[in-house]
Amino acid sequence: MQTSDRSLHSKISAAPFSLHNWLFEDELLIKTAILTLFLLQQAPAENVDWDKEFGVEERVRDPETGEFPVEPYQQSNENAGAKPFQGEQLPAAFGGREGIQKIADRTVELSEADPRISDIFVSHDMVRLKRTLGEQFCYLLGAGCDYSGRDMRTAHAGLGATKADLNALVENLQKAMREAKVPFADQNKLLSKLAPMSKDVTER
Ligand code: HEM
Repeated sequence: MQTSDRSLHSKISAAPFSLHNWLFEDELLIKTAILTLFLLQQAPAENVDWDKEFGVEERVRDPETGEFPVEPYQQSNENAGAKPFQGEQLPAAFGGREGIQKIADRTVELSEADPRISDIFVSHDMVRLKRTLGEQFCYLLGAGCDYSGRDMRTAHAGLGATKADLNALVENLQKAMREAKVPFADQNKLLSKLAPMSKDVTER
């Protein structure tokens, strides 16, 4: 007797451990395997050193100074951006070298915490900035330091600081000087040295 395709199919399907079941399970297995492979491919790779992967150089702080290295440059007091004041009065009004360094440190700390400009300071070397800003103020006030940092244009290139950012920084410096009880007239003497640097430290 001739069996139709349809009845053969139903017989195969009905039988326990039938060819139909076997084929169906096998298909499911293949689909699961493909899905697993797909998911594995999509999973984020763990323990990948992306800096190494893309050839980013690791920055290491100098064990003595705690500063990150910078590109080589010509050191000179000219880099401070202005000529220093002469005489003993001004350094004394700022509390000598120690007082000047404290004002520079405080200015950097206030600026780092200032929501108006903190974004510009993130990821820059605040250890170096405190030292070089202290040297610059000390040099300009005639307190007998040399300035070892970069010139203003080079140091601020690419930061994108605006006139408003500069005003915020100056406000922070004024606060630091007020806290240190520097007389108002003497505060303005330091500011008068910094004001002409505006074009070099801002870009907009
Ligand atoms: C007349 C005003 C300013 C003076 C005198 C001044 C002074 C300095 C000095 C001495 C340095 C260190 C240079 C070096 O590392 O060799 C420096 C770096 C820097 N300044 Fe200023 N600055 C002024 C304005 C500003 C403003 C307005 C901003 C942003 C709001 C700013 C943000 C920075 C930052 C982020 C660095 C570190 C750059 C780096 O690590 O490459 N500065 N500045």
